[in-house]
Amino acid sequence: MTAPPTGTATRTLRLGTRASQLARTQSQTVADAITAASGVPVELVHISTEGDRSAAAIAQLGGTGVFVTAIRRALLEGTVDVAVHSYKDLPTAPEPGLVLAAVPPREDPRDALVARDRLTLGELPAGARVGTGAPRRVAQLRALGLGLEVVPIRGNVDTRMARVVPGDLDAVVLARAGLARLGRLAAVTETLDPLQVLPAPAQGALAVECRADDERTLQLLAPLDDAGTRACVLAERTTLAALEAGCSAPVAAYAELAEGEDGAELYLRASVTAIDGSDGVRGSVTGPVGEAGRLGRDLAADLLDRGAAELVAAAR
Ligand SMILES: NCc1[nH]cc(CCC(=O)O)c1CC(=O)O
Repeated sequence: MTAPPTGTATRTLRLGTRASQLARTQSQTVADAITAASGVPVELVHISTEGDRSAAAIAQLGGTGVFVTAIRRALLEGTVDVAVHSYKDLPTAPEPGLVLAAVPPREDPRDALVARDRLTLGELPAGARVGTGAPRRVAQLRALGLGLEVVPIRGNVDTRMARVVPGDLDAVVLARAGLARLGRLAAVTETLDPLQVLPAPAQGALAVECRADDERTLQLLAPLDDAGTRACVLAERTTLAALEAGCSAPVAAYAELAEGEDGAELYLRASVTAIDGSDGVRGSVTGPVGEAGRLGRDLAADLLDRGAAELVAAAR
């Protein structure tokens, strides 16, 4: 018997992550899962991105991808072997040379309200100041017709929650998944019903990337993949791509798995909302889980027939 080359089997994997607390927490979860499944140690490498360095609104920075470019460069250059992204922050176009090696089971993808005095959305008085940065949330909150004053905010999760104080904001809206990962769910005063605020495509999911030709890392990451999450996210992201909208467009898409007559089914909803909340289109489609991509394209085509392109263009 020949011994394997020294150290290959257990050589430490380098995982590139943004330095924010949320990114580090997400990355550590994936690192722990890799080690638990294979025994291979994983080292976190902090990488600073344009999205972290600038205080400008995401749309001003060029939207899609501001958190991602530097991390992908490190991966392609070989500085790191694995990258963990919040899936919803990824551009819809694939990156040449990289593959999505795993999509772990996702957190609850809904948005959450963190409000003063434990108030829910419906209890906030007209004129209440609600902070959020995402155009999708701005548009959907205005479309509720509750007379809320939507205030643009940015910054990490703690910075945003700290704005809920007398004299500043009455509430903020955040991804529930981020709060769950940071252990901050106690601050949530309402998890928003998708009928009122439909989540962003891929919200709550992680994307684990590596180089397309890195067989060893591909094998180490394969056990982390959750087929159901991957299908849901594929349907949501295909809708977004077919609408030719980026991650900072007022587009929502949310897929759920359900048990149908002939096996597992996917129930996909999507919406495009005018930024001022005065207009919008919504739709849904149900079909086999194995046809997630086709379902996303069909739903996008339906929304486009009903004016989605004009709404996406007006929000640019
Ligand atoms: N764009 C920022 C961002 N990217 C991912 C998350 C939360 C975690 C997730 O959705 O997976 C957040 C914060 C937020 O939307 O409140």
